[in-house]
Amino acid sequence: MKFNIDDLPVLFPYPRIYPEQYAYMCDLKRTLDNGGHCVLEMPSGTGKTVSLLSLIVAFQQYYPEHRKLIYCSRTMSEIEKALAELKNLMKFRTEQLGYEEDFRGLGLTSRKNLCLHPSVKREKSGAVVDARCRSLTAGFVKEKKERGEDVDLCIYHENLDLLEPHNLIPPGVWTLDDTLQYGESQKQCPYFTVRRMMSFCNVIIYSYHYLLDPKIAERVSRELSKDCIVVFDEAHNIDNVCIESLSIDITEDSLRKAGRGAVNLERKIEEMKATDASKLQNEYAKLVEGLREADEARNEDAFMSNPALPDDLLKEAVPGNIRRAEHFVAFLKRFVEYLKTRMKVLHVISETPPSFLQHLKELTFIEKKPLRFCAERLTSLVRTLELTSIEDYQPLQEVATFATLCATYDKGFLLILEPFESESATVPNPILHLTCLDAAIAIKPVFERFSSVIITSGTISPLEMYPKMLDFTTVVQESYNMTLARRSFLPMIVTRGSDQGAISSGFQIRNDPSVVRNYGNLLVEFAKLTPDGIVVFFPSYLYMESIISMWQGMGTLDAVWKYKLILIETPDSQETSLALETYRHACSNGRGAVLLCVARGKVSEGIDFDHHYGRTVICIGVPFQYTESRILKARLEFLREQYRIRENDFLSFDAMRHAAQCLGRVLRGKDDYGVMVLADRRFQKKRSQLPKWINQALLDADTNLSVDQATSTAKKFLKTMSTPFPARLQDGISTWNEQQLAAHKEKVEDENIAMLQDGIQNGHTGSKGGAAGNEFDDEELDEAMMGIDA
Ligand SMILES: Nc1ncnc2c1ncn2[C@@H]1O[C@H](COP(=O)(O)OP(=O)(O)OP(=O)(O)O)[C@@H](O)[C@H]1O
Ligand code: SF4
Repeated sequence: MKFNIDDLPVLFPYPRIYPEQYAYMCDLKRTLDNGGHCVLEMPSGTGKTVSLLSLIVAFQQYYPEHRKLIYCSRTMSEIEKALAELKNLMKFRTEQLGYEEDFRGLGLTSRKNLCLHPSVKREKSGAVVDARCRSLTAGFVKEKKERGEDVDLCIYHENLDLLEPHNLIPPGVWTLDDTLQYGESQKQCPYFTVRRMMSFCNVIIYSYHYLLDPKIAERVSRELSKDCIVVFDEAHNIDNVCIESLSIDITEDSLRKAGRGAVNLERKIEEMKATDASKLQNEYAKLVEGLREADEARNEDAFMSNPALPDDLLKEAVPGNIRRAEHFVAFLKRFVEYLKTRMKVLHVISETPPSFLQHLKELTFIEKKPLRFCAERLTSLVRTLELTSIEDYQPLQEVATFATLCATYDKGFLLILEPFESESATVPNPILHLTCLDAAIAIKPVFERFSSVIITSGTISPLEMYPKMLDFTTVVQESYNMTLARRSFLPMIVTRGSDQGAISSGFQIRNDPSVVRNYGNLLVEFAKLTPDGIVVFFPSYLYMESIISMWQGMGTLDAVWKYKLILIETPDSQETSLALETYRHACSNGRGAVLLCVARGKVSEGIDFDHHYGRTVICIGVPFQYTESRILKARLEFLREQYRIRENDFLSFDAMRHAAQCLGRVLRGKDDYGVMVLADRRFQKKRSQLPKWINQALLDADTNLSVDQATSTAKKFLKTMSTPFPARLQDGISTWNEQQLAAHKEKVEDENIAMLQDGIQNGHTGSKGGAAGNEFDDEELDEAMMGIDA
C-alpha cells in the first residue's frame, strides 16, 4: 500500500498495515527529521523490521541527502531475515514505481560464513578461517608471488582485483545466500565483495560488533559517513554487547601460550635480521613517524587491531623503548612474566587500572606510555615479519590488548583476579578479568559520529534505563500497544500452588519440596491442557538441574510424559539444536512437547516458537543474575556511583527484560496466540516493568492466581482461541487498509485542530509504559543480593 507521512511518500509492501506499525513509522520519521536518537519498543511479531525498512528507504530515496542505512542485528538468521524483507520491499517499490531504483543492499557476516575457498571454508573455528584467509590474501604474500616465490593465493580474492572497484556486484538487494551464490558463479570472494562495496551501498545489514567492537569497527566501518542512519534492532541487550567488546580475561594457560608466542617472535626477528634486515630497519624508521603512518596499508587485514576507541587511539610517535623489534618483544616478555607472578596470589584482588599500573611500574619499571602502544605495535611487527600462522599469536595478542586497554582507560574498568573457580575449590585456577563496567564507553563513538541512532526491540522497558546506562539523549522515546481484534495472548502471574503455598525461586524457599511440587503441578496441569508445544524457562542451569532431579523423585516427569515429550536445553549448542529439532517434530506430528530451558540461554534469545511450536510459555522464577559474581557487583557499584542507578533497580530491570524476552518467544504475529505464565509471587510487584504491550494485556484479576485458578483461566482462553477467527474480523481494528488509514489520519488531524483551537498545546508525552520504579521490598533485595541464581 501507499501512503504519506507528512510530505514523505511511503511504499509499504503489504496490503494492510497494523496501527502500531503506522505509529512506529511516524515516530521514526520524527526522529530523522529532528536529527537525534530514539528508543522505540514495538511488540514482538508486529512487523518491526518491515516498518523500519519501508520508512527509512522511503526517506533515503525521497530526500536529496540519500542517507545510508546501517542496520545492526544480532544473529546471522536475523540478518538474513532482514535482507529478505528488504528484497521484498524493493521488489514492491519497483512494481509500484514502474522502474528499478539505483539501489544496493548488502549483508555482512564473518569470513567463516562467507568463505568459498574449498579448504578454508571447512575450518570449524572462525579465528582459524580468518588466519588462513589472511595467509592467502595479505599484501606481502602477493608480493612474494610476484617475485616468483611458491606461495598460495586465494583465487576468489584475486579475481576481485580484475573488476571495477565500485561495481563488484550488480545493484539490487542480496541476501547472504544470494551473495554466496553470486560469488560462486563469478568465482569471487563474497566476504571481500561486501567489505569493499560498503561505501557504495544504500543499506548495509550486519552484526552489532561491526560498529560496537573497536577491534572490528575500526577496520570495517570507519569509512561510513556521519549522516548514516544507524539502527540497533533487538537492542535489549546492547549494554552487555558493549561491555563484552571491551572486556578481556587472561588465564595461566593463555600466559604460557603468550610466552611461547613471544619466543617465536624472537626467533622470527633473528631470521629476518639474517635474511632481510632492511625490512626491520624500514619499520623502525616508520615507527619514528608514528603508528598511523606505519600502518596505512592495512585496510583489509582485520587482524590484531587496536582495542581502544578511535578518539583514544594514539597519534604520537612510538616510544623509543619499543621501537626496535627485539626491544618490543623483550618488553612483552617482561610484561607476561609480571602477569604470571600476579596470578600466583591466592586471594581475590580487585583494583583499578591506575593502581595496577602503579604496581607494575614499581616492580618492573614498565611505564604506561609504551603499554598503550602494545596492541598496534604488535600488529605492525606481525606484518613486518610477514607471519602467516597468526592464530599461534592469538594469546600474545590478548596480552597486548589487555595492556593497551589498561593503559588507555583510567575510569570505567576494573581488574579482578579470581584465584579459584568457585568458593569451594581448593586447586587454584586463576583468571585475571579486565572488565569494562561502563557500557557507554563502547557506544559513545557511535552516538557522537552518527546523527540518528535508533535503538529498538520488542522488549526494551523501561525505556528510560537505556539513555541513562548508555549516556545519550533521545528525541523520541516510545512504547507501543499491540492492537488486537481479540485477546490473543493471556499473560498471568501465578503466585500460589494448589495448596495455597507461595511459589517463588527466591533463595530461601526455592528448594522447598512444597515449592518444587507446586511448580511440578503447574507444569503437569499445563501439559494436560495445552495443545502442542510448551516452553518452560528457569532462571539458571543449576536451578533447572536441581528442580528436574527433584521432579524425577516426585514422579512429576512421569506425569508430564503421559501428555508430552520432554526435551532439555544444555550449554552445548549442538545438543540443544538436536533437542529443538525433536521438539519441533513432536509439536508438528501431534505428540506435543515440553522444552525446558534457561532465561538468558540461546533458546530465550534467538528462537521463535510461533503458532503450534509454542502455545504456553512458563517462566519459573524471576531470572535474576547471579549476584555473587564479583564482576556484576563491580558493575552495580559503578552504575550507582556514575549514573545514579540503584543496584536493585538494575537487577530488577535486568531480570524483567529477560523474563519479557522469554514471554515474547511464543507470540510471533497477529494470527498467533498463546498463554504467558509468570510463576513467582515476586512478579506481582514487578508488573510495571514489563513491556507496555504485555502489561496492558495483563488483567488485574490475573495477577495473583493459584495453580488451579490459572489452569481454569487458561482452559477457557484456549477454548476461545480454538474457534475459527476469520482475518476480516481484524479489519479496521488491528489491521488497516488504505481507506481506514486515511480515515485515521483525518481523525487525528481533526483532533489536533480541535486541540489547537482549545488552546491546548499538543505534544508527545513519551513513554508511559513500564516506569523503572523501585519495585523491590527489602526482603527481595536481600534475596537478590544473596545470589539466588547460581
Ligand atoms: N502489515 C503486515 N501485514 C502482513 N504481514 C506482515 C505485516 N507486517 C509484517 N508482517 C509479517 O509479520 C512477520 C513478523 O514480522 P517481524 O519478524 O518483522 O516482526 P518483529 O516485530 O521484527 O518481531 P521481533 O522483533 O519479535 O523479531 C514477518 O513475516 C512479516 O513479513
Ligand atoms: S578471500 Fe574469501 S574465499 Fe578466499 S579465503 Fe578469504 S574469505 Fe575465503
